[in-house]
Amino acid sequence: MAFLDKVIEVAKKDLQTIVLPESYDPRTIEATHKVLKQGIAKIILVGNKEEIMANAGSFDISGASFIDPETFEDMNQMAAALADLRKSKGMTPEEAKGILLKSELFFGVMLVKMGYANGMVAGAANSTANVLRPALQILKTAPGTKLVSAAFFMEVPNCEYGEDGIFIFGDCALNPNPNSEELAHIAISSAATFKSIVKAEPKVSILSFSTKGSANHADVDKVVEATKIAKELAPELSLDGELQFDASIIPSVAQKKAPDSAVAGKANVIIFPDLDAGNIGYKLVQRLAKANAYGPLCQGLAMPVNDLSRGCFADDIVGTVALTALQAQMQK
Ligand SMILES: CC(C)(COP(=O)(O)OP(=O)(O)OC[C@H]1O[C@@H](n2cnc3c(N)ncnc32)[C@H](O)[C@@H]1OP(=O)(O)O)[C@@H](O)C(=O)NCCC(=O)NCCS
Ligand SMILES: CC(=O)OP(=O)(O)O
Repeated sequence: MAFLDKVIEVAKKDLQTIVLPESYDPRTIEATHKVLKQGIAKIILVGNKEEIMANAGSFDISGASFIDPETFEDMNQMAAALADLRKSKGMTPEEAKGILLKSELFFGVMLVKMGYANGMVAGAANSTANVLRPALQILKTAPGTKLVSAAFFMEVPNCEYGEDGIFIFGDCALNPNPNSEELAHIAISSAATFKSIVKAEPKVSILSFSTKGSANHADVDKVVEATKIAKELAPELSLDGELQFDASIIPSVAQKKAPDSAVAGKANVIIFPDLDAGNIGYKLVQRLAKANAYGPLCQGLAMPVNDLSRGCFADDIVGTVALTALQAQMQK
């Protein structure tokens, strides 16, 4: 069974409510139609019901719920709650109400925070920074987590590497220039995300342009140190670095470059040394290898909010909604 079919099967067993704030985006409407038709999740669309329905064309979204910030009966309560959450930054209830009326993203995250929805997916129309900022500010990190990071599930067609072509790539969306400690946390969170969704053993490779001392540079030192920290923090994990990408996934190259590594040649969790590498790397695989890229999924947030690429297709939104529903099920 394909990766997403398995995710959808689990999502259907305990329906979660996912808010999609970008109801003016045609791919979001198409995705809503598909999610409802397949029974993957309940959907809340943010905005005026008549306007949204009028723009839906042939897509049947009548099974969705609609919440319009302009007429939302609990707006004052929501504004007070947001102001309270941001009182250390000096936000007043009036300012909070203004933000909630202006930003569908802040409104959507508050619907999650207040329990109207179990998770949110956005980013088809808004930049990652704009989607993640309200989530970081309002929901904050999950207990026991220091750093939120963002990873993609990559489903590569006709690929014998990774977990039969399934990989997790992190961080591809959030932390621009992680230090060694942050990189170690990204690796550990990505392994946990992989295990919780794929139900297979994560084999984590922290990438570099060097394999086991083949090059000397401060950037390599950062990855070596990150590997050391991650091994100390999570000794039970199958994790190694610094490894080049070919040595990470291809057994014959691993045999030549890192014969003593238990991970080289078998990695299914791929950790990039910085966001340049991660964001460029996932888009290369998505566009040139025609891989499905689901996410970026946030790891370490207190409640599930996930981003999309503005270049996404409706089916990517469907996949990310299903994955968000699984995260919500697991957080119950
Ligand atoms: C996500 C991002 C906007 C956060 O930026 P920022 O400048 O730290 O934003 P803010 O200062 O408003 O931070 C918001 C809050 O989140 C917290 N935060 C920021 N990054 C965090 C992280 N990785 N983990 C946990 N908390 C984080 C901050 O501490 C802050 O908390 P506070 O407001 O309660 O004090 C920024 O890291 C970013 O732009 N990343 C790149 C996104 C991108 O363009 N990706 C490429 C395309 S996918
Ligand atoms: C994740 C990502 O790269 O998002 P966007 O393409 O919208 O910048």
